[in-house]
Amino acid sequence: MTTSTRGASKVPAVLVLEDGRTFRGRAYGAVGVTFGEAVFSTGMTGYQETLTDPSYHRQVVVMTAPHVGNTGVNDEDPESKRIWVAGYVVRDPARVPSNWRSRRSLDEELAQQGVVGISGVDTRALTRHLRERGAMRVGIFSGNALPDEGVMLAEVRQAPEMKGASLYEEVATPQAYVVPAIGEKKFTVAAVDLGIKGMTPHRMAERGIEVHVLPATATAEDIYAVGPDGVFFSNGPGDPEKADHPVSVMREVLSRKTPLFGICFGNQILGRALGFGTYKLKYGHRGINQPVQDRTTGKVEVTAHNHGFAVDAPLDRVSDTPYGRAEVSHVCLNDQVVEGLQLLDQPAFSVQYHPEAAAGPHDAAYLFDRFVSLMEGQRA
Ligand SMILES: NC(=O)CC[C@H](N)C(=O)O
Repeated sequence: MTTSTRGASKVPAVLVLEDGRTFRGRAYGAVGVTFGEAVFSTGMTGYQETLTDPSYHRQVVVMTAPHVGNTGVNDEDPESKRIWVAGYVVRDPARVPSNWRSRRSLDEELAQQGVVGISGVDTRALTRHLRERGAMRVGIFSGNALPDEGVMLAEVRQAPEMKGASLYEEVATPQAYVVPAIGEKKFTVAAVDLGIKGMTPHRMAERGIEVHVLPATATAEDIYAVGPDGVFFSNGPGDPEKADHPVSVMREVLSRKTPLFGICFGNQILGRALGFGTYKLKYGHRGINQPVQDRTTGKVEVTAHNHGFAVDAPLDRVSDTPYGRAEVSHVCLNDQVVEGLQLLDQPAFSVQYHPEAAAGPHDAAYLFDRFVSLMEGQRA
């Protein structure tokens, strides 16, 4: 069988894992060198949302979907103003992108934003390797004159690790801004930006919420200055153990019993605020078809995930915390990892996954309605 190589780069590239395994391919996107944590995403669709999710900062994302870039790049789907992944690994890039919204090819977009990628990699073998050995540091090197493997490996081993990395301030907005409510304004929410995805304030705005997005450095004073009915803590990159400032701000919010909602990094921050630990998963959850059970209703939902860390809270009992009783509200059915927390004595909850669903199924949209109910309850 012959395959067309139209559009495919001829520039050689090599991916070097920190344990010494290498994969050879061709340059995809920008030509150069990049380092990060190698992780895999199992989403078959939604590559633009993945690339622009700030939680992927410093991660080199391997797509398990074998054919990437089919629908090109449009101006509507990005979740932030730029691509955040540190590198991109695909098996077979689209030769002819085709979609009515497409403005340019993914290869062009990556190159234009200076994102180094590699194509022609056996992404199934690479994913199996990461699944067995765990997420690890990686480098992608492309160009016509590549260094020796030993030199590349030494550079990969000098790159910073994800464990212990404090990254949320690098991605968060430096300035506060407001996302207006769509239709009648019913509530005001202060949303602490730790790497927020654009769809999250949008999902709130659709429910009549005016969202004041605040920088990660916001204090409790800044939060209460907007007169919030509720407070939200966003998703974000890096190790939650290094997020001391948001943890202490959240504790102030909890002590004032303001309705509180957190997503992903926000769930880990709530875990820490309550006194639970967090830990690094072997290879994490990234994709858009992860089964999660809501333990309150027993219902199972199919959900979007992007997390490499998790909260260490007991599944079999209610815990006493400085803010009253807390329990694990959601659990991942693949591996029993904690996927949500809720307080029983005050209006606060969070989930480890992505109800904003960009990309992903909409099963978990009810969580935004739960947040609205908590704010309604507080007013009544
Ligand atoms: N999407 C997120 O908020 C990710 C949270 C955290 N950085 C993790 O990897 O677990």
